[in-house]
Amino acid sequence: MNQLVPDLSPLIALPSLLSPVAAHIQPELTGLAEVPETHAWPTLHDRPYGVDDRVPVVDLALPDAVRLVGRACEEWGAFLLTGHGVPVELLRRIEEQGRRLFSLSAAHKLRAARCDGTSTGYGSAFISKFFSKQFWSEGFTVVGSPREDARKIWPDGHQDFCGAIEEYSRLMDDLARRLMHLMLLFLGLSDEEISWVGPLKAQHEAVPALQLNYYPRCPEPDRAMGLAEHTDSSLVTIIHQSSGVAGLQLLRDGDGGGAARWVAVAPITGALVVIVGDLFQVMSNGRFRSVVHRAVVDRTRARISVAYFCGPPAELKISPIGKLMGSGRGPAYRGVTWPEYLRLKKKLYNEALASLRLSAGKGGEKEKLEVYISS
Ligand SMILES: C=C1C[C@]23C[C@@]1(O)CC[C@H]2[C@@]12CCC[C@@](C)(C(=O)O1)[C@H]2[C@@H]3C(=O)O
Ligand SMILES: O=C(O)CCC(=O)C(=O)O
Ligand SMILES: [Fe+2]
Repeated sequence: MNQLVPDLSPLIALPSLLSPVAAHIQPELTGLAEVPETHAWPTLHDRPYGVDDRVPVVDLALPDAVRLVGRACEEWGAFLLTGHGVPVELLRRIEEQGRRLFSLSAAHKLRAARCDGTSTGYGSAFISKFFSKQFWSEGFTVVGSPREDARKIWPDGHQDFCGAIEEYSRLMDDLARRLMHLMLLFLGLSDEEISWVGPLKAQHEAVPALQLNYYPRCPEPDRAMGLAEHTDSSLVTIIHQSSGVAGLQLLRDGDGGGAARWVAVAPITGALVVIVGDLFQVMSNGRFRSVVHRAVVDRTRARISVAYFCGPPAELKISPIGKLMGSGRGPAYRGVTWPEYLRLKKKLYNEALASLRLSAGKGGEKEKLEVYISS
C-alpha cells in the first residue's frame, strides 16, 4: 500500500488555541444522547467501504505459516492471527482490567493524566492534537513499567492491573519476536542471518509499550471517530480487541490505482490482530508496508482494544537490511532509532515515515544490517 498521507487540513487544530492539558481531558461520553459538536467529524465517510474484502486469517500452527504471514504482510500490512498460543484466560484478564480502569470516574482516572512532557498514563491518543475534533475514546499508555501510573489510580489496589499488564507484555513480546522471525524468513533471510544478531537483544532490552483504548458506546456512530487514521511507529503491533464488537478498519489500496477503501477487521473471539509498523517498513526497505488504520465506534456496545507495540531497543538504529535491497538498489530510508522516530511521529504525524525517505540515487552506501531479532 502506498504511504497514504491524509489531507488533514479541514481538521487541523490551531495548537495555540488548545491549552496544554485540555487536549487530554475527555468529557464523560458514556450515556450522552447525541454527539456534541466538539466530537462530530465531518470526514468520517470520505472514502468508500470495501464490503467484499476479507482481512487474511493466519493460523500460526500451520506448517506454511511463513508463507501465510509473509503474503499477508505484503498484500495487507496486517492480518488476524489464530493458533498463537496466548491463553484466552490472559486475554480475558487484560480486558477485565481495562474495563476496571475505564469505568472509574473521570476525576479518578485523571490522577494519572498524561501531561505534556510525559508519554504515559491516562488521556487521548497523542495524535488527537492534530485535529480540531476530539476522539470518541479514552486511552491509557504504558511505556516500561505500569506501576507508577497505576499506583496513582489505585494506591493499594494496583497489583491485579500491573500483574495482568506485565504478563501480557511478556507474552506479546515473545509472540512479536516469533512473528518477526517468520516475516524475515519470508523476505529471504536465513535463520543464521536472523539469529547472528541475537546477542544484541540480550545487551539492550526493548522497552514494552502498550496502549489500552476504550471506545464508549455512541448514540450517533456515523458522526464520531474512535481513533483517527494513522500508522503505528512500531516494528509490529499486536492488538487484542473485545470479541464481537467491530471497530478496527484498515485502509486498503484500490486495485489498479482505484480509490482506497476502508475494510473492517472482524472481531473474532481469541484472534489477535497483527499490524506492520513503520519501522518494519524501513527495515524491509519498503517490501512490507505499514498499514493505515483507524477505529470507529458502536451504537450499543463499548469496545476495548489493547495494543502492544514492539519496537527495537532504544540505542539500536533501524536501517534497511542490505540483503533486501537487491543489486543496484540503495536504501530507501535513512536509519533511525525508536525514540528518534517516536519524536518525529509526534511532530509530523503521518508524514514521519516520508521524512526518512532518501531520494533515488542518494544513500547508495548501504548501512550495515541492523536487526536484533533472535531465533
Ligand atoms: C510506543 C508508542 C506508539 C504510540 C506512541 C507510543 O509511545 C505509545 C502510544 C502509541 C499510540 C497508540 C495510539 C495511536 C498512536 C499513533 C498514538 O497516538 O499513540 C500510537 C503511537 C505510535 O505508533 O506512534
Ligand atoms: O482500537 C483498535 O483496534 C486500534 C487501536 C490502535 O490502532 C492503536 O492503539 O494504535
Ligand atoms: Fe494503531
